[in-house]
Amino acid sequence: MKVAVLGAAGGIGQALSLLLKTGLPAGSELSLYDVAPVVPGVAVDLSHIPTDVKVAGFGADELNKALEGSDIVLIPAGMPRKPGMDRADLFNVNAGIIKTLAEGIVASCPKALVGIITNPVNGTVPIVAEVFKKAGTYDAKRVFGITTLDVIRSEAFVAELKGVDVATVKVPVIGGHSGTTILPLLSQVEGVSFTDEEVAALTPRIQNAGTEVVNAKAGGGSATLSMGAAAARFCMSLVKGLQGEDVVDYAYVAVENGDAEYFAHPVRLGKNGVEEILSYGELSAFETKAKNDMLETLKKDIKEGVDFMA
Ligand SMILES: NC(=O)C1=CN([C@@H]2O[C@H](COP(=O)(O)OP(=O)(O)OC[C@H]3O[C@@H](n4cnc5c(N)ncnc54)[C@H](O)[C@@H]3O)[C@@H](O)[C@H]2O)C=CC1
Ligand SMILES: O=C([O-])CC(=O)C(=O)O
Repeated sequence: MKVAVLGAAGGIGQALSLLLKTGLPAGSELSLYDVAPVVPGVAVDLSHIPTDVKVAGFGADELNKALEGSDIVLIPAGMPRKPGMDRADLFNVNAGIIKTLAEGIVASCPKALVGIITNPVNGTVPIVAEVFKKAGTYDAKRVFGITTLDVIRSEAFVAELKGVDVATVKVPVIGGHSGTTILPLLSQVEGVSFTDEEVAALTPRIQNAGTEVVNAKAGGGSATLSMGAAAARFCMSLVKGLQGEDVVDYAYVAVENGDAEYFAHPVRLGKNGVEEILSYGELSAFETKAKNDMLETLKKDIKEGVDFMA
Protein backbone atom coordinates (compact mmCIF):
# COMPACT_ATOMS: atom_id res chain seq x y z
CA MET A 1 0.00 0.00 0.00
CA LYS A 2 1.46 3.37 -0.97
CA VAL A 3 -0.06 6.57 0.45
CA ALA A 4 1.06 10.00 -0.77
CA VAL A 5 0.45 13.17 1.23
CA LEU A 6 0.62 16.37 -0.85
CA GLY A 7 1.27 19.36 1.40
CA ALA A 8 2.97 17.08 3.90
CA ALA A 9 5.11 19.79 5.52
CA GLY A 10 2.11 21.86 6.66
CA GLY A 11 0.17 21.83 9.90
CA ILE A 12 -2.26 19.14 8.76
CA GLY A 13 0.32 17.38 6.60
CA GLN A 14 2.74 16.78 9.47
CA ALA A 15 0.08 15.63 11.96
CA LEU A 16 -1.47 13.36 9.34
CA SER A 17 1.89 11.92 8.27
CA LEU A 18 2.77 11.11 11.88
CA LEU A 19 -0.52 9.23 12.34
CA LEU A 20 -0.02 7.36 9.06
CA LYS A 21 3.56 6.42 10.00
CA THR A 22 2.22 4.85 13.18
CA GLY A 23 -1.11 3.58 11.79
CA LEU A 24 -0.71 2.23 8.25
CA PRO A 25 -0.44 -1.55 7.81
CA ALA A 26 3.06 -3.06 8.03
CA GLY A 27 4.86 -2.94 4.70
CA SER A 28 3.21 0.30 3.56
CA GLU A 29 5.02 3.21 1.94
CA LEU A 30 4.40 6.83 2.90
CA SER A 31 5.35 9.43 0.30
CA LEU A 32 5.58 13.04 1.49
CA TYR A 33 5.45 15.89 -1.03
CA ASP A 34 5.55 19.65 -0.42
CA VAL A 35 6.92 22.78 -2.06
CA ALA A 36 8.39 23.79 1.33
CA PRO A 37 12.09 22.86 1.53
CA VAL A 38 11.64 21.29 4.97
CA VAL A 39 9.81 18.26 3.55
CA PRO A 40 12.83 15.90 3.28
CA GLY A 41 13.49 16.71 6.94
CA VAL A 42 9.94 15.81 7.92
CA ALA A 43 10.48 12.46 6.21
CA VAL A 44 13.81 11.85 7.96
CA ASP A 45 12.26 12.81 11.31
CA LEU A 46 9.36 10.36 10.85
CA SER A 47 11.68 7.62 9.58
CA HIS A 48 13.19 7.37 13.09
CA ILE A 49 9.88 6.07 14.48
CA PRO A 50 10.22 2.28 14.59
CA THR A 51 7.25 1.08 12.54
CA ASP A 52 7.22 -1.02 9.38
CA VAL A 53 6.16 1.92 7.18
CA LYS A 54 8.78 3.31 4.79
CA VAL A 55 8.83 7.13 4.51
CA ALA A 56 10.30 9.24 1.72
CA GLY A 57 10.23 13.03 1.22
CA PHE A 58 9.96 14.80 -2.15
CA GLY A 59 10.52 18.50 -2.88
CA ALA A 60 8.95 21.00 -5.28
CA ASP A 61 10.08 19.48 -8.61
CA GLU A 62 9.51 15.85 -7.61
CA LEU A 63 5.73 15.58 -7.70
CA ASN A 64 5.71 12.75 -10.20
CA LYS A 65 8.23 10.72 -8.23
CA ALA A 66 6.22 11.28 -5.06
CA LEU A 67 3.01 10.08 -6.72
CA GLU A 68 4.25 7.14 -8.80
CA GLY A 69 2.51 3.91 -7.78
CA SER A 70 0.31 5.53 -5.10
CA ASP A 71 -2.88 3.69 -4.11
CA ILE A 72 -4.16 6.63 -2.04
CA VAL A 73 -3.38 10.35 -2.38
CA LEU A 74 -4.35 12.75 0.40
CA ILE A 75 -4.21 16.50 -0.32
CA PRO A 76 -3.87 19.03 2.51
CA ALA A 77 -1.80 21.48 0.38
CA GLY A 78 -2.84 25.11 0.34
CA MET A 79 -3.57 28.17 2.38
CA PRO A 80 -5.61 28.04 5.60
CA ARG A 81 -8.03 30.72 6.89
CA LYS A 82 -7.33 33.65 9.19
CA PRO A 83 -9.93 35.30 11.45
CA GLY A 84 -12.54 37.20 9.44
CA MET A 85 -12.20 35.00 6.36
CA ASP A 86 -14.70 32.45 5.03
CA ARG A 87 -13.50 29.22 3.46
CA ALA A 88 -14.73 30.60 0.12
CA ASP A 89 -12.12 33.39 0.42
CA LEU A 90 -9.44 30.70 -0.08
CA PHE A 91 -10.75 29.71 -3.50
CA ASN A 92 -8.60 32.05 -5.60
CA VAL A 93 -5.29 30.95 -4.09
CA ASN A 94 -6.06 27.24 -3.56
CA ALA A 95 -7.82 26.51 -6.87
CA GLY A 96 -4.58 26.74 -8.87
CA ILE A 97 -2.68 24.60 -6.34
CA ILE A 98 -5.29 21.83 -6.42
CA LYS A 99 -5.42 21.92 -10.24
CA THR A 100 -1.63 21.45 -10.51
CA LEU A 101 -1.67 18.57 -8.03
CA ALA A 102 -4.60 16.88 -9.80
CA GLU A 103 -2.67 17.10 -13.08
CA GLY A 104 0.23 15.36 -11.34
CA ILE A 105 -2.12 12.54 -10.31
CA VAL A 106 -3.33 12.18 -13.90
CA ALA A 107 0.28 11.81 -15.04
CA SER A 108 1.56 9.47 -12.33
CA CYS A 109 -1.20 7.49 -10.58
CA PRO A 110 -4.56 7.97 -12.36
CA LYS A 111 -6.11 4.97 -10.57
CA ALA A 112 -5.38 6.22 -7.04
CA LEU A 113 -8.13 7.03 -4.54
CA VAL A 114 -7.90 10.78 -3.95
CA GLY A 115 -8.95 12.44 -0.68
CA ILE A 116 -9.17 16.23 -0.80
CA ILE A 117 -8.73 18.34 2.34
CA THR A 118 -7.78 21.69 0.75
CA ASN A 119 -10.45 24.34 1.25
CA PRO A 120 -12.95 25.30 0.08
CA VAL A 121 -13.72 21.56 -0.21
CA ASN A 122 -17.13 22.31 -1.77
CA GLY A 123 -15.27 23.77 -4.79
CA THR A 124 -11.87 22.02 -4.81
CA VAL A 125 -13.42 18.56 -5.23
CA PRO A 126 -15.17 19.63 -8.48
CA ILE A 127 -11.85 21.09 -9.73
CA VAL A 128 -10.11 17.73 -9.25
CA ALA A 129 -13.00 15.94 -10.98
CA GLU A 130 -12.89 18.37 -13.91
CA VAL A 131 -9.10 17.93 -14.32
CA PHE A 132 -9.62 14.15 -14.43
CA LYS A 133 -12.54 14.50 -16.89
CA LYS A 134 -10.41 16.63 -19.24
CA ALA A 135 -7.67 14.00 -19.14
CA GLY A 136 -10.17 11.15 -19.69
CA THR A 137 -9.19 9.47 -16.41
CA TYR A 138 -12.20 10.45 -14.28
CA ASP A 139 -13.76 7.80 -12.09
CA ALA A 140 -16.28 9.34 -9.68
CA LYS A 141 -15.80 6.39 -7.33
CA ARG A 142 -12.22 7.45 -6.61
CA VAL A 143 -12.61 11.12 -5.68
CA PHE A 144 -13.51 12.14 -2.11
CA GLY A 145 -13.86 15.40 -0.24
CA ILE A 146 -12.83 14.58 3.32
CA THR A 147 -15.61 15.72 5.69
CA THR A 148 -14.53 13.48 8.58
CA LEU A 149 -13.64 16.50 10.73
CA ASP A 150 -17.33 17.42 10.83
CA VAL A 151 -18.12 13.86 11.94
CA ILE A 152 -15.49 13.68 14.70
CA ARG A 153 -16.41 17.13 16.02
CA SER A 154 -20.05 16.07 16.16
CA GLU A 155 -19.06 12.93 18.08
CA ALA A 156 -16.99 14.97 20.56
CA PHE A 157 -19.66 17.63 21.10
CA VAL A 158 -22.55 15.15 21.47
CA ALA A 159 -20.60 13.03 23.98
CA GLU A 160 -19.73 16.17 25.96
CA LEU A 161 -23.31 17.46 25.97
CA LYS A 162 -24.92 14.13 26.86
CA GLY A 163 -22.23 12.75 29.16
CA VAL A 164 -21.94 9.49 27.20
CA ASP A 165 -18.88 7.46 26.20
CA VAL A 166 -17.57 9.14 23.04
CA ALA A 167 -16.48 5.76 21.64
CA THR A 168 -20.15 4.78 21.34
CA VAL A 169 -21.34 7.98 19.61
CA LYS A 170 -22.00 7.99 15.87
CA VAL A 171 -23.27 11.15 14.14
CA PRO A 172 -24.10 11.21 10.43
CA VAL A 173 -23.08 14.51 8.76
CA ILE A 174 -24.24 15.25 5.21
CA GLY A 175 -24.05 18.14 2.72
CA GLY A 176 -20.81 20.04 2.15
CA HIS A 177 -17.96 21.42 4.23
CA SER A 178 -18.62 25.08 5.07
CA GLY A 179 -21.06 26.91 7.30
CA THR A 180 -24.69 25.94 6.77
CA THR A 181 -23.78 23.34 4.12
CA ILE A 182 -22.52 21.15 7.00
CA LEU A 183 -25.60 19.29 8.24
CA PRO A 184 -25.30 16.97 11.26
CA LEU A 185 -28.26 14.59 11.51
CA LEU A 186 -28.82 14.73 15.25
CA SER A 187 -32.22 13.04 14.84
CA GLN A 188 -30.38 9.87 13.81
CA VAL A 189 -27.96 9.64 16.75
CA GLU A 190 -28.72 6.40 18.56
CA GLY A 191 -29.07 6.14 22.32
CA VAL A 192 -29.59 9.84 23.06
CA SER A 193 -32.30 12.39 22.30
CA PHE A 194 -32.16 16.14 21.93
CA THR A 195 -34.66 18.87 22.76
CA ASP A 196 -35.50 21.36 20.00
CA GLU A 197 -33.39 23.93 21.88
CA GLU A 198 -30.40 21.56 21.97
CA VAL A 199 -30.66 20.90 18.22
CA ALA A 200 -30.97 24.64 17.55
CA ALA A 201 -27.77 25.29 19.54
CA LEU A 202 -25.64 22.24 18.66
CA THR A 203 -26.22 22.36 14.89
CA PRO A 204 -24.63 25.83 14.44
CA ARG A 205 -21.86 24.93 16.93
CA ILE A 206 -20.85 22.04 14.65
CA GLN A 207 -21.24 24.22 11.55
CA ASN A 208 -19.03 26.94 13.03
CA ALA A 209 -16.48 24.70 14.76
CA GLY A 210 -13.82 25.51 12.14
CA THR A 211 -14.27 29.22 12.85
CA GLU A 212 -14.05 28.48 16.59
CA VAL A 213 -10.53 27.08 15.98
CA VAL A 214 -9.54 29.86 13.55
CA ASN A 215 -10.50 32.51 16.12
CA ALA A 216 -8.82 30.66 19.00
CA LYS A 217 -5.58 30.39 16.97
CA ALA A 218 -5.82 34.17 16.45
CA GLY A 219 -4.14 34.41 13.04
CA GLY A 220 -2.01 31.26 13.44
CA GLY A 221 -4.10 29.17 11.04
CA SER A 222 -7.02 26.76 11.32
CA ALA A 223 -7.59 23.23 12.61
CA THR A 224 -4.52 21.06 11.99
CA LEU A 225 -4.33 18.43 14.76
CA SER A 226 -8.01 17.44 14.74
CA MET A 227 -7.91 17.49 10.92
CA GLY A 228 -4.83 15.28 10.95
CA ALA A 229 -6.74 12.82 13.13
CA ALA A 230 -9.82 13.07 10.90
CA ALA A 231 -7.90 12.50 7.66
CA ALA A 232 -5.98 9.57 9.18
CA ARG A 233 -9.28 8.00 10.24
CA PHE A 234 -10.74 8.44 6.76
CA CYS A 235 -7.55 7.10 5.17
CA MET A 236 -7.83 3.96 7.30
CA SER A 237 -11.38 3.48 5.97
CA LEU A 238 -10.02 3.71 2.40
CA VAL A 239 -7.23 1.25 3.29
CA LYS A 240 -9.71 -1.24 4.77
CA GLY A 241 -11.85 -0.96 1.63
CA LEU A 242 -8.82 -1.57 -0.59
CA GLN A 243 -8.01 -4.64 1.52
CA GLY A 244 -11.48 -6.01 0.83
CA GLU A 245 -13.14 -5.20 4.15
CA ASP A 246 -16.72 -3.96 4.12
CA VAL A 247 -16.61 -0.41 5.49
CA VAL A 248 -19.05 2.49 5.51
CA ASP A 249 -17.88 6.07 6.08
CA TYR A 250 -19.05 9.59 5.24
CA ALA A 251 -17.50 11.67 2.45
CA TYR A 252 -18.33 14.43 -0.04
CA VAL A 253 -18.73 12.58 -3.33
CA ALA A 254 -20.29 12.99 -6.78
CA VAL A 255 -23.91 11.83 -6.73
CA GLU A 256 -26.22 11.22 -9.66
CA ASN A 257 -29.73 12.59 -9.20
CA GLY A 258 -28.89 13.70 -5.67
CA ASP A 259 -29.51 16.93 -3.78
CA ALA A 260 -26.55 18.52 -5.59
CA GLU A 261 -23.85 17.35 -8.01
CA TYR A 262 -21.63 16.68 -4.97
CA PHE A 263 -22.97 15.90 -1.52
CA ALA A 264 -21.62 14.19 1.59
CA HIS A 265 -23.31 10.80 1.99
CA PRO A 266 -22.60 7.56 3.77
CA VAL A 267 -20.68 5.44 1.25
CA ARG A 268 -19.77 1.78 1.17
CA LEU A 269 -16.05 1.53 0.39
CA GLY A 270 -14.23 -1.28 -1.36
CA LYS A 271 -11.41 -2.19 -3.70
CA ASN A 272 -12.40 0.47 -6.23
CA GLY A 273 -13.27 3.26 -3.83
CA VAL A 274 -17.00 3.94 -3.57
CA GLU A 275 -18.86 0.66 -4.05
CA GLU A 276 -22.24 2.17 -3.21
CA ILE A 277 -23.62 5.55 -2.25
CA LEU A 278 -26.04 4.89 0.60
CA SER A 279 -29.14 6.86 1.46
CA TYR A 280 -28.79 9.25 4.38
CA GLY A 281 -32.20 8.14 5.58
CA GLU A 282 -35.08 10.15 6.96
CA LEU A 283 -34.58 13.72 8.09
CA SER A 284 -36.44 15.58 10.83
CA ALA A 285 -38.44 18.68 9.85
CA PHE A 286 -35.57 20.86 11.17
CA GLU A 287 -33.01 18.94 9.08
CA THR A 288 -35.19 18.98 5.95
CA LYS A 289 -35.47 22.76 6.13
CA ALA A 290 -31.75 23.15 6.87
CA LYS A 291 -30.93 20.94 3.87
CA ASN A 292 -33.25 22.80 1.51
CA ASP A 293 -31.95 26.17 2.73
CA MET A 294 -28.28 25.28 2.16
CA LEU A 295 -28.58 23.89 -1.39
CA GLU A 296 -28.29 27.24 -3.17
CA THR A 297 -24.99 28.01 -1.40
CA LEU A 298 -23.60 24.52 -2.02
CA LYS A 299 -24.55 24.57 -5.72
CA LYS A 300 -22.91 27.99 -6.12
CA ASP A 301 -19.70 26.67 -4.49
CA ILE A 302 -19.72 23.64 -6.81
CA LYS A 303 -20.30 25.81 -9.88
CA GLU A 304 -17.32 27.99 -8.95
CA GLY A 305 -15.09 24.89 -9.05
CA VAL A 306 -16.54 23.62 -12.33
CA ASP A 307 -16.32 27.09 -13.94
CA PHE A 308 -12.67 27.44 -12.89
CA MET A 309 -11.85 24.54 -15.20
CA ALA A 310 -14.19 25.58 -18.05
N1 LIG B 1 -11.33 19.63 4.91
C1 LIG B 1 -11.22 20.07 6.14
O1 LIG B 1 -12.00 19.67 7.01
C2 LIG B 1 -10.14 21.01 6.51
C3 LIG B 1 -9.40 21.65 5.53
N2 LIG B 1 -8.39 22.51 5.86
C4 LIG B 1 -7.63 23.12 4.78
O2 LIG B 1 -6.40 22.40 4.59
C5 LIG B 1 -5.44 23.27 3.95
C6 LIG B 1 -4.09 23.17 4.66
O3 LIG B 1 -4.18 23.67 5.97
P1 LIG B 1 -2.89 23.71 6.93
O4 LIG B 1 -2.18 22.43 6.91
O5 LIG B 1 -3.33 24.26 8.22
O6 LIG B 1 -2.00 24.81 6.17
P2 LIG B 1 -0.40 25.03 6.24
O7 LIG B 1 -0.15 26.37 5.69
O8 LIG B 1 0.10 24.70 7.60
O9 LIG B 1 0.15 23.92 5.24
C7 LIG B 1 -0.09 23.94 3.87
C8 LIG B 1 1.08 23.29 3.18
O10 LIG B 1 0.78 23.23 1.78
C9 LIG B 1 2.00 23.46 1.12
N3 LIG B 1 1.76 23.83 -0.28
C10 LIG B 1 1.37 25.02 -0.80
N4 LIG B 1 1.30 24.95 -2.14
C11 LIG B 1 1.64 23.68 -2.47
C12 LIG B 1 1.75 22.99 -3.70
N5 LIG B 1 1.51 23.58 -4.86
N6 LIG B 1 2.14 21.71 -3.66
C13 LIG B 1 2.40 21.09 -2.47
N7 LIG B 1 2.30 21.70 -1.29
C14 LIG B 1 1.94 22.99 -1.30
C15 LIG B 1 2.71 24.54 1.93
O11 LIG B 1 4.10 24.59 1.64
C16 LIG B 1 2.40 24.06 3.34
O12 LIG B 1 3.41 23.20 3.83
C17 LIG B 1 -6.07 24.65 3.97
O13 LIG B 1 -6.62 24.95 2.70
C18 LIG B 1 -7.16 24.53 5.02
O14 LIG B 1 -8.20 25.46 4.83
C19 LIG B 1 -8.09 22.77 7.18
C20 LIG B 1 -8.78 22.15 8.19
C21 LIG B 1 -9.88 21.26 7.93
O1 LIG C 1 -12.37 26.29 9.23
C1 LIG C 1 -11.40 26.20 8.45
O2 LIG C 1 -11.00 27.10 7.72
C2 LIG C 1 -10.72 24.87 8.37
C3 LIG C 1 -11.75 23.83 8.26
O3 LIG C 1 -12.23 23.53 7.21
C4 LIG C 1 -12.31 23.29 9.51
O4 LIG C 1 -11.71 23.44 10.58
O5 LIG C 1 -13.39 22.70 9.43
